[in-house]
Amino acid sequence: MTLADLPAARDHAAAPASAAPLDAAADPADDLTVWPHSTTRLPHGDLSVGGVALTEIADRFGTPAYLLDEADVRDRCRTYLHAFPNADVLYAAKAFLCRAMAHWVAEEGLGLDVCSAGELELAVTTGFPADRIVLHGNAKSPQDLHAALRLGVGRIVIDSASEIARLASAVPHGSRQKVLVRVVPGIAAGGHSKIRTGTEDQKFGLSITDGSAQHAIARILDQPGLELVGLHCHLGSQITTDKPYLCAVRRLVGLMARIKEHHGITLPELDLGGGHGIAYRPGEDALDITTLARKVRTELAESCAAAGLPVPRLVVEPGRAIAGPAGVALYRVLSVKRTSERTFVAVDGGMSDNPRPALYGVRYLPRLIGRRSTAAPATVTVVGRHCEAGDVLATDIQLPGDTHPGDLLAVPVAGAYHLSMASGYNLVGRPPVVAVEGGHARLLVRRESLEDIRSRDVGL
Ligand SMILES: Cc1ncc(COP(=O)(O)O)c(C=O)c1O
Ligand SMILES: N[C@@H](CCCC[NH3+])C(=O)O
Repeated sequence: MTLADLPAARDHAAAPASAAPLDAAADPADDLTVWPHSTTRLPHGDLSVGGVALTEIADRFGTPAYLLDEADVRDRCRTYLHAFPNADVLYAAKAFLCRAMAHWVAEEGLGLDVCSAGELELAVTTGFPADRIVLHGNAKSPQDLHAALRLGVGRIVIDSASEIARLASAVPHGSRQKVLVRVVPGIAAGGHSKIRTGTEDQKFGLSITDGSAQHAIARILDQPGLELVGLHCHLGSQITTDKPYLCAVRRLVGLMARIKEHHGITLPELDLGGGHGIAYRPGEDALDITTLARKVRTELAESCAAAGLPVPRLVVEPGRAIAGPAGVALYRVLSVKRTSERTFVAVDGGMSDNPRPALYGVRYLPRLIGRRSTAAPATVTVVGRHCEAGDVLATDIQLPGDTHPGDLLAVPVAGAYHLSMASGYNLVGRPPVVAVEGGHARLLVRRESLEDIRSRDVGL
């Protein structure tokens, strides 16, 4: 039975229960493997994350809302540090940043990858040590570069030829800024064509193949204000096999060997970027961090030995794999509409807080929270509230057939690239972020209010 079999109603507020109970074991949405580690089932179809019931969070903070399991974030930071000893692990702030996140990551001993003066400002004013911060960006603004130099970031990653002179002239006379060069290794990897950045035909980095990387390196070495300390590459995002990383190690070590040959210098750092893939639904592939780390270390040692180079310090920059699985999005159902083609369950958020399904066709698995339904599962499409037909959060998923306005839906794996990519579309206001930990919930980022929206407008 599907919702289309239920009595016709455009916004169906009644909850017609069907005879067949929802079989928890057969329902993929009832599988908690992609939820934060602390997630447990509560009576009446509720879930607890960080010791707090999701229904309680919805009641206290309203919907839509995002929650982050602090212990889960910290655990994932520790997993990285353990898997990559003697390496620098930088959390990629673009996945999600707020003051608390910066604080947790700093406390756990990670560094930070930022790509704007805004991310940098937020981190440093939270007390993040600037020397553990790396600035990225294919088109860094003068403001970005000046903020980085003023605050004393540890590394700036040069991404283009034109950046060399701009940066060199901004470095105060008599001082030196440590830099890396972002190279394009010519490797295709990543979960979607829009997030592959290791191939030749894209906007990031300097190609090894056409010689632009080597040319840039020679120019950097001529700048007294710049100290070249290593090479960087970022292959792309949502990569679920380790082979591309091993290939990148070989290519970058090959370039390091040529740099030594031509310039007589040995670069001490090799930054492999991030991109470590995670599962958004039970059963999906994810990159195993411990295996990746072991294989990368072995490959690095062997490639360096073959090239006659000392092993450089390894750097990795995971974003999604730290923040993603620790986050949950909560939505309230506002309407249910049935057509001959499909049933639309519309919620109070959408593409303004999660553009990922529209951008990359990502398949989320929302779950009904707060009541245990005895209705048979129905195939539905969960859509947002925006003025756009492509505003879809989950296509053809199973929800109880009696899902109705007022119900709560929870979406796991919502911690990365949701709020950091949130927009002001339709001026609905960005949702709040709530931390859960040890049975307590606390507000980290407040909901964008009507007053916030009104007060940005300063002229007629
Ligand atoms: C330079 C750089 N480092 C790290 C990351 C983090 O990627 P992910 O969140 O996929 O680990 C990105 C984004 O893809 C990036 O552009
Ligand atoms: N924003 C993308 C990934 C790109 C990450 C930044 N280079 C996502 O949501 O998956």
